[in-house]
Amino acid sequence: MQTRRASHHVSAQTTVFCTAITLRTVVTKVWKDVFLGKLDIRLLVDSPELVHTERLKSVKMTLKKLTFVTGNPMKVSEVRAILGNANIEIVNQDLDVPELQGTTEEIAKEKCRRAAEILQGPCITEDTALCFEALNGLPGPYIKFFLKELGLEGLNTLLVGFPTTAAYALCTFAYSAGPGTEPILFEGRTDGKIVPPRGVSKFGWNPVFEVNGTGKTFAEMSEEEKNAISHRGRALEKLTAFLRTQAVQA
Ligand SMILES: O=c1nc[nH]c2c1ncn2[C@H]1C[C@H](O)[C@@H](COP(=O)(O)OP(=O)(O)OP(=O)(O)O)O1
Ligand SMILES: [Mg+2]
Repeated sequence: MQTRRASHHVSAQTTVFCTAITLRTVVTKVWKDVFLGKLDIRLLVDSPELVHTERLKSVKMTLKKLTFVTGNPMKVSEVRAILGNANIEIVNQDLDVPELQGTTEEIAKEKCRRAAEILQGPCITEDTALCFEALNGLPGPYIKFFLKELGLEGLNTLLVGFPTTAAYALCTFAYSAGPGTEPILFEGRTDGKIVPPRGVSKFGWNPVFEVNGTGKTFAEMSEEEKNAISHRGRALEKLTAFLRTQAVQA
């Protein structure tokens, strides 16, 4: 009787001990993933039950690869730099997707819809507009053609005689879950003004856009400085927040 009670006691102790060890192993694994950048810590806060290994696997798979359809390598390199180790791998597909005329929203949605149809799978696309307040938002999504035809100086000349050179950069990411689904938009905006070109001209209209409160054009900033306050950085914050909610539901 005594022996039985003792063994009962030992087995209860063993169970507690084993449970503690299992719990410690799981917790250690989760923190290791967080430190290695394989797992976003915010996922744990959003959904504590994610500690389950299978859920972790599915989250990692959902977030892993995203096809970014763009013909602009500068966009790809900025997006990769901004996402850093957010556990999203950007795969670039340089497809020539037609951009229809319309508002930034209409252009962004239609481009993404068509890209998803061509790819027959999920993807993101991005449209960048540069909007002049004096011109009620123009050139807006047509900035690419204005820049090409008028050059950096010409963008300044365009505003001669107008009372303000105020402008804003608007970035619109579109996400499609696949062909036949309605793309979802994520916008980011940075305010500034159009100035004569300053800084190293590596990317589009960077040298003529001075960001409010910084005294610098985008072309005078380091990549990190630009990405921290840029239209693209702000739009990507919203896109990544959305992708996290998608992953939790997956
Ligand atoms: O952060 C930027 N800083 C300076 N210039 C920028 C930026 N982001 C886009 N840009 C330029 C590229 C293009 O001249 C126009 C946007 O046109 P947009 O149609 O969105 O880009 P795109 O045709 O080069 O690439 P895509 O294949 O993704 O449509 O503004
Ligand atoms: Mg384009």
